[in-house]
Amino acid sequence: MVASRTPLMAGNWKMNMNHLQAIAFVQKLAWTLKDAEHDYDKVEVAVFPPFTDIRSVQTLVSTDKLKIGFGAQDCSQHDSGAYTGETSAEFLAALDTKYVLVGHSERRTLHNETDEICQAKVTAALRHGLIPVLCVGETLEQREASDDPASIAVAQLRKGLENLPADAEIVIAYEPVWAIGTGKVATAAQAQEVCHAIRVELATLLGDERAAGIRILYGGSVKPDNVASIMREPDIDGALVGGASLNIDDFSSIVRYTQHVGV
Ligand SMILES: O=C(CO)COP(=O)(O)O
Repeated sequence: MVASRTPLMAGNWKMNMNHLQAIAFVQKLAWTLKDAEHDYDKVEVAVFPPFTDIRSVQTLVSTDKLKIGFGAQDCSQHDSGAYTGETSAEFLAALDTKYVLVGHSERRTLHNETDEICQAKVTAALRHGLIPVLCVGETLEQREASDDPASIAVAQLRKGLENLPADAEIVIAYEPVWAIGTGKVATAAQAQEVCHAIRVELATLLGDERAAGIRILYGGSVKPDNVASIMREPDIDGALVGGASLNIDDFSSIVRYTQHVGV
């Protein structure tokens, strides 16, 4: 049985757009995709705004019955307590948040988030019904020093998914650090090589059937002119888009990648 993995195009806004700008952006994105007669059942769309925008995005999506999903860029490994500045997955779930990024490289490097912390955050997200998007990927130094660049992402995956509940819904995002924000997108072959290694490891950890149903996204300088070639690869089920997701025309073109020839 060929698993059906609905492609997911996700926009990680990082620290951009306040709640008013978020409302205007999501409204315009929805209108743009409606005008293009986008079929959300064929390609799912989600935005990942800053925490301060989530309530406003939730209210807009709910009021206007938009099919655009939304997620958070991080969550605490704790549910509540003396953790200044952290955000509980429980509180995000109370805002109808569907996804949460875990272990984005900017959190791993800028906030010293270890694989163990990522695993605890995956657990916290699942505890409150969120779908964790576990981000993995190698640095340029690791790629150049290794004869198996995929091994770094696979090791992060294995540690991040320790003690995963049998029925957990997860998404994996392969984001080579050297491609994030650099304009140096991985080639489709490079992305497929690592995403296939991730698929194989998922099968080892969770069994073939579950692995076949888990979506693996690619992230790192995804743009309208390179998304189609990436999406042609068999083990890539979508994109986690940074900079280009802040531009309506670029992100809607990425979402509508199937309009490009040959996909
Ligand atoms: O970090 C990313 C998405 O999470 C990728 O960012 P860019 O698309 O700007 O390279």
